[in-house]
Amino acid sequence: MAPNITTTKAATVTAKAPKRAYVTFLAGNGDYVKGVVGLAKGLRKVNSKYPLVVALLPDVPEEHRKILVDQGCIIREIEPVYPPENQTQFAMAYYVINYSKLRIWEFVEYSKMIYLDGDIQVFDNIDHLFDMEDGYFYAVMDCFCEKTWSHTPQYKIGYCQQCPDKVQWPSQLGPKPPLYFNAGMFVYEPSLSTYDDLLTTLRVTPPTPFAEQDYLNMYFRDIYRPIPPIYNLVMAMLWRHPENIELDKAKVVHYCAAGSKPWRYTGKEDNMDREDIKTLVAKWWEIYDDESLDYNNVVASGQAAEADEDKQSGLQLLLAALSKAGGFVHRINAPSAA
Ligand SMILES: O=c1ccn([C@@H]2O[C@H](COP(=O)(O)OP(=O)(O)O)[C@@H](O)[C@H]2O)c(=O)[nH]1
Ligand SMILES: OC[C@H]1O[C@H](O[C@@H]2[C@@H](O)[C@H](O)[C@@H](O)[C@H](O)[C@@H]2O)[C@H](O)[C@@H](O)[C@H]1O
Ligand SMILES: [Mn+2]
Repeated sequence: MAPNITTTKAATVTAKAPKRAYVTFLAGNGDYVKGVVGLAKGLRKVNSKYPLVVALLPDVPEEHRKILVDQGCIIREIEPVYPPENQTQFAMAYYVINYSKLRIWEFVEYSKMIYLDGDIQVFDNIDHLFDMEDGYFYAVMDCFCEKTWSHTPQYKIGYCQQCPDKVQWPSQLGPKPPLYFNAGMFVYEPSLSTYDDLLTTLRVTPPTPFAEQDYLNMYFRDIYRPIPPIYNLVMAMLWRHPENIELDKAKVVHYCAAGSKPWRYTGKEDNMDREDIKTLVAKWWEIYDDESLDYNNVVASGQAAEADEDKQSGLQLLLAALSKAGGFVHRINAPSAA
């Protein structure tokens, strides 16, 4: 008896590629929306393959949300996150809203995301960072030399992780501080368990001057992996540690120094009259003002190119059909016999 062979159609399971995206954070009805528009256009200019998600607080007005959607952003409203009751003097009073960044760990429809502050611009493609080994938290080391750090022991003794041999860390102050990253840019993996633990742990963690940046450094200390400063040029590095950076190689620039936000730039604050700062601010505006980078124009030009392609291929098809029909096209093409 023939074996009873049942053939089943091979189930063509197309494993969905893990989704990746850039993500930024927007709060308030002020001018940071310009930063996010600039970032969206910058990522488009470097032909990033991944979308930009904007995690925004309820206080972001409808008009700003429309601007971002019109620029191709995916907007996700999040609820604010507040630290426990405290008397902390944050380095900047508004830093308290930055704890809301923690909501991005809840975006588990994405397997990996790159967080970028709204005051960051991407001048070269950094999509390759998504391919770094999973299970770690990647970010660029910060600098402790600005007066925003004047509350810290390292500032008081002139110690900075960017030049650890310049001033030795004194043993009487206990162990050297662990490597500390700037939280304006990082590569991370959304996870509900991490998200729940972040918020639970926050409730019992006394806030500190650099708010969520301090908190994230404490929380991810064991899996933090430093990446080169070309991926987050913290502006103060230009005058504090020029030996550690190569400005022309910077792929990501972080306009975090006081007075350096391009959309508010006056050039009056300390260091803001430097030629390199003026150049970086101009480079930001060049992208922001470039209408060819507006999402609607890019889509329109893409559609036009597609239509043109369709027209070309349609013409080819027609000519092929005609030539098959008996060289008719040759008669059209052949010069009339004298
Ligand atoms: O009024 C504000 C302040 C901050 N932010 C967001 O929070 C991030 C962190 O704040 P900021 O970049 O000013 O901190 P810095 O890097 O300058 O210390 C910004 O980049 C924005 O994405 C915002 O949307 N509105
Ligand atoms: O809420 C705390 C913020 O702390 C960080 O900014 C600081 C830090 O870089 C200092 O080192 C600089 O001296 C300072 O200028 C700058 O503002 C992050 O960029 C920002 O995203 C956010 O986490
Ligand atoms: Mn910033």
